[in-house]
Amino acid sequence: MRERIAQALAHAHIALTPVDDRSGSHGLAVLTDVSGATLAQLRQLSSQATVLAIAAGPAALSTADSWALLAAGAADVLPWPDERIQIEQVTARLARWEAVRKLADTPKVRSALVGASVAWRTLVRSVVEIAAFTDSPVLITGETGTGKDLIAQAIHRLDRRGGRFTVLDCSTLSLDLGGSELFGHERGAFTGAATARDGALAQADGGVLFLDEVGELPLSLQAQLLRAMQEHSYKRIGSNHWQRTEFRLLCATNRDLEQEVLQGRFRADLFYRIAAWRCRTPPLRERREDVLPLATHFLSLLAAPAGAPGLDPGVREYFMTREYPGNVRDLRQAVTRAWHRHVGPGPLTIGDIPPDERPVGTGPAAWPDPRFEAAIGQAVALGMPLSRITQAAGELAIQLVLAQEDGNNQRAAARLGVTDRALQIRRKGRQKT
Ligand SMILES: Nc1ncnc2c1ncn2[C@@H]1O[C@H](COP(=O)(O)OP(=O)(O)OP(=O)(O)O)[C@@H](O)[C@H]1O
Repeated sequence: MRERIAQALAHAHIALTPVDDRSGSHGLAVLTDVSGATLAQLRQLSSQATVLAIAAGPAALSTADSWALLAAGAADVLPWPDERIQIEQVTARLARWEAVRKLADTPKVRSALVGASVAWRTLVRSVVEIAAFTDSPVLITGETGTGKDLIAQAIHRLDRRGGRFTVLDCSTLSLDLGGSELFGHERGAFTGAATARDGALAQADGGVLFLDEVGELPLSLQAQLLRAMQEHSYKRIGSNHWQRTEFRLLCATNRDLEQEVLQGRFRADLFYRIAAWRCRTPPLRERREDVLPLATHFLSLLAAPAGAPGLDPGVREYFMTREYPGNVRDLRQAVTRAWHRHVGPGPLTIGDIPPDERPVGTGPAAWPDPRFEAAIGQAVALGMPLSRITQAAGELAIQLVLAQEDGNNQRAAARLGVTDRALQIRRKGRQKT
């Protein structure tokens, strides 16, 4: 069955990627069962490539199995029960994924949205797809300093209509003048309205309107904004004339808007309107792997046009283990402070960390962190032997570094402090088991 499918795909110049080959940007996995082992393999492959799972076999794939394949990381699942191969189904999906991958790899995306973690890269791919292939509103949620603003700017850069980017920070809107900021006003509409003025809705016409901190939008303005979105027209304050406007709406908030809706502080109808697509920027603590690439990125901005200094091992460990309640903004500020204290050639050293930010005491570094201890505790409680625990921890480290290094064995080996050959042997051994 697998060979027949491979032949049919080869006819359309599509190479079938074995489930255990993690080198390509796309994977086509042909599955004949949905066992635990298959799902584990799929999980590995999809951390590196976009995987289309083709479920071949005489028995129809159950919906539950399809969900399980998606949960294991497959980007899509095509059941292929009766050997009638619809190549177009495969080619259409691959073409879209390739287009998304290319866009996500363009300098305008890569250099602005820095991050190597799987969570961040998955987010960037989905943002690129929503931005470039739809015109729908997007709600960006996430803690403060996680990059919501940057994501909004990236969506604007990828937006098909290419109009201007109009930003309105809803936390600065007063009850009295907020309406004028959004809709504009006529001369003499209220005390102090000496001249007529356009609002954000007029400025955004033909482009993108970004409402930052949308959770702060006063209820009275929420109703008016909803009407403007539904009818694509609005009235300036003090005017009887409707004006048309067409824009793409992006909103960001660090509030839980669904909770706000339940508590009656945000209109449900507006919420569903602005949240046609949703994306969440993960906090930095959920993607520690991004800390050093981000720190290096900020250093290169600070040091430009001269090259950025490196980070010596002590500083790397300091940045990796530090807490970041303000997320990436916090990291950026910490890097900036260390950079300002740094003098002369050579890498940043721990002496560059301001005294009041240094870890208290000289004890061992704060690794392993408590979550690691909890995971090991769970493995021990499940009765796993030491060999299995050690192997799993090593496998995970290899998997993470390979994903960050785009599958490059040499770079991954250097980062893990092993030889190229040793890593290759270990990967081969894993593929056989
Ligand atoms: N992935 C990233 N790559 C490069 N810089 C980033 C990234 N994420 C965040 N930053 C930087 O961190 C800072 C905070 O980002 P941003 O303003 O986009 O966060 P935010 O989620 O909108 O914050 P807030 O909710 O407080 O408005 C900015 O200086 C931004 O350039």
